[in-house]
Formats: sequence, structure tokens, C-alpha cells
Amino acid sequence: TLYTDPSQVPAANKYTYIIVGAGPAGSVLANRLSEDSNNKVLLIEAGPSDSVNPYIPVPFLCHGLSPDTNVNWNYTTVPQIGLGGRKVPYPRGRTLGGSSSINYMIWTVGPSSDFDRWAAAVGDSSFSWKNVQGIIKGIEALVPPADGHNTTGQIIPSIHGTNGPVHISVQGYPNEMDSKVFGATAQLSAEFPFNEDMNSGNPLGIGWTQFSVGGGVRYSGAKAYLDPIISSRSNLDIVLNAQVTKIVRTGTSGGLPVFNGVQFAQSASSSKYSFNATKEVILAAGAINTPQLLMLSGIGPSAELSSHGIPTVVDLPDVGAHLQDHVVLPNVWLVNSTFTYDDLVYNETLFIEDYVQWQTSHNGPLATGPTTETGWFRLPSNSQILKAYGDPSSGPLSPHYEFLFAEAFSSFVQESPAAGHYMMLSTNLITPTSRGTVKLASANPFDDPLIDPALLASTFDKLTIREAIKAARRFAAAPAWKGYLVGEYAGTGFAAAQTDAQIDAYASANAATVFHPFGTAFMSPASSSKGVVTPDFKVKKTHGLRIVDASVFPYIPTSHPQAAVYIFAEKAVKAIKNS
Ligand SMILES: Cc1cc2nc3c(=O)[nH]c(=O)nc-3n(C[C@H](O)[C@H](O)[C@H](O)COP(=O)(O)OP(=O)(O)OC[C@H]3O[C@@H](n4cnc5c(N)ncnc54)[C@H](O)[C@@H]3O)c2cc1C
Repeated sequence: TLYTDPSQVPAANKYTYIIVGAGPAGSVLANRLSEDSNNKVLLIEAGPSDSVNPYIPVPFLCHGLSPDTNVNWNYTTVPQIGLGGRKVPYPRGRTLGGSSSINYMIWTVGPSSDFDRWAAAVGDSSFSWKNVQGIIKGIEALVPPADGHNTTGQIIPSIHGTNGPVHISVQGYPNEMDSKVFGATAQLSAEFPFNEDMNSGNPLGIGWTQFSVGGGVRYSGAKAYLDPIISSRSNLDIVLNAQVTKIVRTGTSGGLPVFNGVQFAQSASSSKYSFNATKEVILAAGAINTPQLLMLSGIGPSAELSSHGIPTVVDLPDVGAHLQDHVVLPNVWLVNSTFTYDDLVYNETLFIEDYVQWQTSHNGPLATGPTTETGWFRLPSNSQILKAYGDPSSGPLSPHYEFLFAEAFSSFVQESPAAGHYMMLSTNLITPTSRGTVKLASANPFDDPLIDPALLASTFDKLTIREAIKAARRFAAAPAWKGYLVGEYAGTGFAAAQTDAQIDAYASANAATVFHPFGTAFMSPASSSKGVVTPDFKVKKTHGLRIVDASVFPYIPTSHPQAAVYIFAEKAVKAIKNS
């Protein structure tokens, strides 16, 4: 049953599992745990249905879902030291599908070494690359792009799943820039090699972006895992517009506090409702709201809790610590072209034509994701930066920085100019050594948490993004761009940023988040005094409570991370079913 208001859930209902948050992780859990008809499952989502915003299913319109929309928590960071004290928007999805309903849909599983490093860090080989292959194939269904073109040479079908819930495709509708990107890749292949499929375990090089898009439609966690079962599974209840305000301690077992109750409400002024799970409460509220909720419930660093008058039930200092995020720096070039996606911003008639085409056939330019090529690179092995600061990557296949290409103006700091044609080649920092925090602003669950992703805060991060910008300029100097790239855009300070000091100042003034918070309730061996959850996703020093979402990763994926979240969630299901 789908309830749109907390007051509709019958008070007499009994649940085996209560899941908090309907992002990709929560959607996987709700589907898999309700496969067993003996389980009665309640999925609680703070936001509304994903049907309230018509842009959600339209791949290219992901740009219109952040910031400040009705399916978003619309957070802002605290002032960022590495960004000259700027605060930056920090969108998180607040609807069925969570952030996978507002994200940019880039689908990357990351390097094999990420999985092997997680396995080593948590002391459990089931997380290794070799051991998650079956899980990855079970999640994916590789499908043709919306324009149906032959994808030979763009993707290796044999490494993908064919029958999973999340549809995956390359973008379709090749544009003018694509041939230039691959021309430059061929010309400069020693530094920027072509990679036919970056989801093979080796992402390095430049290739076609794969998206969680099928048939021209976004595949969010909700579309993939909830839509197919929402009306048929009588043992699954979903309640929308219900914000969990506290995880409730219901007793003690074996000397440990049992946390299998939840309290939720529609808003600060509305009534509160409480339910207990007979087995477990599973937090899947994401890397920002999961630590917030733990702290509101007395689970976290005791000094932080007592500063807000919250009694500590379980002292876990790593709750809200170790926040890791990727940094985006959109670099813009002017291009010599009569059409780029900028025209959709300038020409309303054209936009409406394309939108109508998408509405009638799920086809056309809006049926594709926003960034047609992606590249992953390492600092050179003799790099002074690696010598001085160590190598934070997971191994020789793990990238330090990324290129993302889009045939349009893009800046997180400025509005689009009123005219002109542009290309964006963003340089993204993938292995940050900075660590930030999520803290409470107050004991009121309806106050936004204080989010400090510490963007570009460390010297390693600053020096690496500087090298990435220089690499992007080397790539843009390839002969293939001649006649197409006109010059670097001046308005963001890019063209004028030539000395190292100028480049650093430009990066600090223009960088923002790639929206990938991770690690705020990280996993470690059960015997370790560090960390928040055990390798079977149980919250340490408690009974009846697990966390399954982006919070639990000991290191941020060196990729776009949604695939890793699905993989961890499918792994967690196995752990829950086995216990
Ligand atoms: C704008 C944007 C673009 C992105 N682009 C990409 C991309 O292209 N590729 C990629 O791989 N990744 C991308 N990501 C990241 C990716 O979407 C996330 O890593 C992933 O969704 C995290 O999943 P999650 O289940 O941990 O949390 P979330 O997806 O954040 O879901 C958490 C859910 O819990 C709900 N919730 C939170 N608190 C409560 C509460 N107290 N009570 C009830 N419900 C609650 C939220 O409303 C939300 O629905 C992007 C993210 C954003 C925001």
C-alpha cells in the first residue's frame, strides 16, 4: 500500500523491517526484503512521490532538479575554506528514488581496486571485485540508446548484465563535439587513451558515458526497484511525506540498547507517529541524513550530542566524521558551432519542440544524459605530489581526477550567458584527502544539518586539481579541436588563469561539489574500535539497527558512485537474510 500521509498508516500495522529513506539503497532493500511474503516491510520516505516533478524521468532535464526544487532537501554547505569562504549548494534528493531521482545518471562501477580496498579495510573478502561480479550483472540491464544506433565500439556488452532492474545505455544522438573528443583521444593516446568500456574494472582513459537510462527514461532506484512491485506486493507499505525524527530505543538485549523503533512526522508542527519493527530498523537516509538521525537519537560523538542537550546512548565518535566528496571544476571553452545544447536555453520554441518529442516518444535530444564522454586519469607515477603526500587512490587502475564533457555552457557559480556556443570540460577531483563533517545545527530534526564537505581543503586536493586543469588544456590543444574550439571562456576567470597562483585562485572561485557525500558512518571490522557499522551493516554497540547507504563506505568510490550504492545494498540484503 502506498500512503501519501503519515496519518494514513493504520496504527495496528506490524512490521518485520522498517526502512528509513527511499533512495537507491532503500529501494533495493524494500524490494528484496519484501520478496519473502513472511516479511512485512515499511519504507518511510520524507519526500513526496516522484510523480510531482515532471522533469524527473526526462534524462537531459536533470539540470532542472537542483537546486531549490520540490524534490530536493536544498541544502547549502557551511563556508568552505578551500573555496575562499564560499558556501555552495548541496542538493540531495527528497522523493521516491532519493538522489537517484535527481542525479545526472552517470553509471560507473569504478576500478576493481576500489572493491579490493573496501574488502581489505573491513576484513571481508565478499566485498572484493571478484566476488561482486555476479551482483553487478544482477543489477544491470544493458539496453540500446533511445535513438537505437549500433553501439559497437562504444561499450562491451559481454561485461554487462542483461536482465537486472537498472537499465543502462550510452547516450545516443551523437553531437558535433563527440567526434572532436575521440579525434583528440586518437591523437594524444599516450596520455589520453580511448577506453571502450570504463565499467570493465579498469576505468582509465576516455570513453562514452554510460547512463542509468533506458528507452529514453531515467532509471532511478524507485523506477527500477519500486515501480514494478508497488501495486502487487501486499506485504510492502510505503509512506510518503513522512520524515523520521528519531530512532527509538525500545529496550536492552545482551547488555546492548535495542533500537528498533521509529518516530516520524510530516512537518515540525504535525502529529508524530511511532512504529516498532519486530526484527530491524534499517537506515538508508543517505550520507547526510543518516548521521543526522543517529545523532538526534543519541548515537554519535558524545561531546557533539551534549552540546545540543541530547543524552548519549551510544558513544560512536565516527558518526558524522570522515565526510568525503568529489570536487567539480567546470572549465568552459567557446566553440565555433551553429548548434550546441545552449540553444535549448536561448530558444524556447526549440526547447518546447524537444520536450514534446520526449513526451510523445521518449526520444530526441532530451532522451540523453548530460555529459556524453567521461575520462579518468592518474597523476604520473613520478609525480612530486604523490611523492610528497602519498597516493590516496586504491591502486594503479584508480583515477585521481576526471574529465566530463558537455556540449554546453556549464558553471556552478554563474548563470549561462545570453548568447554563444560553448563546451564544458570539467576537471573533477576523485581522490580527495580532505575530510569533512556532518554536524547538528540543533536538536530539532527539522533544522538542516551543518554540512562541511571540506572541498579543496587539503594541499593534495589543490595541487591535483591544478594538474587536472593543465591536463585539460593539453587535451584541448590537440589538432582535432582546430576550427571548433575558439578559445577559453573569460567570464569565469579561466582564460586569464595562467600562473599556478592564478589557476589556484580560479579553482577556488569556481569549484563546487559533484554531489557525492560518502563515509559519514563508515564500516570497519567488528573488532575495531573505529567506525560505525560492522561488515554486515549492523550499527556497533546496538541491537536491531543497520545502516545501508552511502554513509558506510570506508573510502569514497573513485567513480560516480551510485552503482556502488546499489552493489552495497544488494550485499546488505544477503547479510540481512542470512542473519
Ligand atoms: C544532483 C546530483 C547529481 C548526481 N549525479 C550522479 C551521477 O551522475 N552518477 C552517480 O553515480 N551518482 C550521482 N549522484 C550521487 C548518487 O545519486 C548518490 O550517491 C546516491 O543516490 C546515494 O544513495 P543513498 O541511497 O545513499 O542516498 P539518497 O539517494 O540520498 O537517498 C536517501 C533518501 O532518504 C530520504 N530521507 C533522508 N532523511 C530522511 C528521514 N529523516 N526520514 C525519511 N526519509 C529520509 C531522502 O529523502 C532520500 O529519498 C548525484 C547526486 C546528486 C544529488
